[in-house]
Amino acid sequence: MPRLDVRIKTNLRARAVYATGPEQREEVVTIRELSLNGALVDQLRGHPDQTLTLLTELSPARQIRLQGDLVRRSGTKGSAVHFYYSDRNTTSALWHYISAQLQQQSTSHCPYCGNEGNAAEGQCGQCRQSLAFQDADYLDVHLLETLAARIQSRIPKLNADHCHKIIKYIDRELLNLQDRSTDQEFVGTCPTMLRVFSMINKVAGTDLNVLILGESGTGKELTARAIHQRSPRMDKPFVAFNCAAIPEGLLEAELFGYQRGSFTGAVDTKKGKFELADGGTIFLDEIGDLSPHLQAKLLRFLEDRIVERIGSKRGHRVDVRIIAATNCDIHQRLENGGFRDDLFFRLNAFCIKLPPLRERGGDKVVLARYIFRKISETGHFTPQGFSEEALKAISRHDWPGNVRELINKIRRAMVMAGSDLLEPADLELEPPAPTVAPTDLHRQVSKSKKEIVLAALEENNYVIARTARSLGISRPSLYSMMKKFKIEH
Ligand SMILES: Nc1ncnc2c1ncn2[C@@H]1O[C@H](COP(=O)(O)OP(=O)(O)OP(=O)(O)O)[C@@H](O)[C@H]1O
Repeated sequence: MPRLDVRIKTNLRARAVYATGPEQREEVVTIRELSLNGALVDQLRGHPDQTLTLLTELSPARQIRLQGDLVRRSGTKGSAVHFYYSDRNTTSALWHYISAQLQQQSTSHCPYCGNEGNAAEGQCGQCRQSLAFQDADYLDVHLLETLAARIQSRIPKLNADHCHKIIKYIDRELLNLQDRSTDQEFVGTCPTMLRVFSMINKVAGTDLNVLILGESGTGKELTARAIHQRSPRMDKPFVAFNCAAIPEGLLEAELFGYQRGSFTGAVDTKKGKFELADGGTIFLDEIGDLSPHLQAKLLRFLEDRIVERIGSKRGHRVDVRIIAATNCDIHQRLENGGFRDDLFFRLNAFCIKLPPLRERGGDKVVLARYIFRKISETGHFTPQGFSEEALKAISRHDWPGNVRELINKIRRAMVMAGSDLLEPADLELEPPAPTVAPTDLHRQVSKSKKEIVLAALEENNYVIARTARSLGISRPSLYSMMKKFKIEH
């Protein structure tokens, strides 16, 4: 690992663009000394005649902009300036360029003791100073090692406004930190979830409609909230609406609102969900279940953004971002005409696909531990953790109800278990399947989701709420599974 206190004498010249106030200045500078402690401490003097323009070698986006980061040091010879580069690309590009230049300059003499040495060897043969400053990961490692100290040193200079901005930045940029309004964290460490986090971060700042696909309980609503909370609409309402949870006849009134007296029972004028979400985001869950009539109405709304309450002759313009989600096979619905192409294209401006929990590898255990900790915080429970066997069972299980099923199983186990560690039986997880004869294996393999749902329904006397709870899924999800598997209620 390169030492952090390395200093190198140099005569590199660079053109620096910086600003001390609203005005931006450009200056040709001579870098007299490079201090490899993360910041470049440069002795600056103009030598326009010998300009070695670093900047022209870099793309415009990477040009060194030191706005606001420039600190002038008084009392030193000439004008000495600390350069702090907060932008990683700029720093790395600059770093590699300078490293290459220095290597060329110092292949015969050590910059510390002046003796013959070779910088490319990584260490001076005489004074043993580390010269491996060109390590590709130097800056990243150094930044990580010194981040806490850098923040610490700046804390006394922060005021409430700075703190507010920093917290806002952290909330927006780092998904796995605490979610302010719901006190929920979005947990995920597997590559697919990291990709999802990155997509959320990218799309949040835009105003694109988003379509979220994923099985029930995979975190579609959590994703929609995460997008909203990182978007410029974050301080405006987030309205979640499940299109499958409300009888068809009431859906239109719920979404678009109604005028007093427009139908029997409309004793008061009521705003619909779109109006309630004005300025913010509306999350339309189970969008695949919308009737053709409502699909047409939603499409019209997407085109002109005008909401017309039932019974009203006047429309209101509404500014709302739409995030839709479904757990059905929307492409199949498109093929068989169950969902309109034109509406799909409107909603699908940006698509995020959430992987089922069974495909998230080590995240099953990471999530289990997180959920355990969260539930532990809500009261006093006997179990203090999971047994090794329980963790293995969690990893092995397929989790058809995804994260919701995991939450329900852990919550139930924590209430019921009497010992210190949760065992597979407490979680109602089957022990590993014994080595089975081929016929048994065949039976195991063909044990489909449909059979699991049927068994749960029978066990719970076809009481939907109870069956959904036992499967760890929502009622609408159970209904849509029953529809999909053609199971009569
Ligand atoms: N990655 C995650 N980290 C932490 N909690 C999660 C995660 N994914 C889901 N959850 C939690 O699991 C539960 C179900 O998530 P959510 O309601 O977002 O799923 P969904 O896909 O919208 O389900 P449905 O389709 O059944 O409505 C919620 O309590 C949510 O907070």
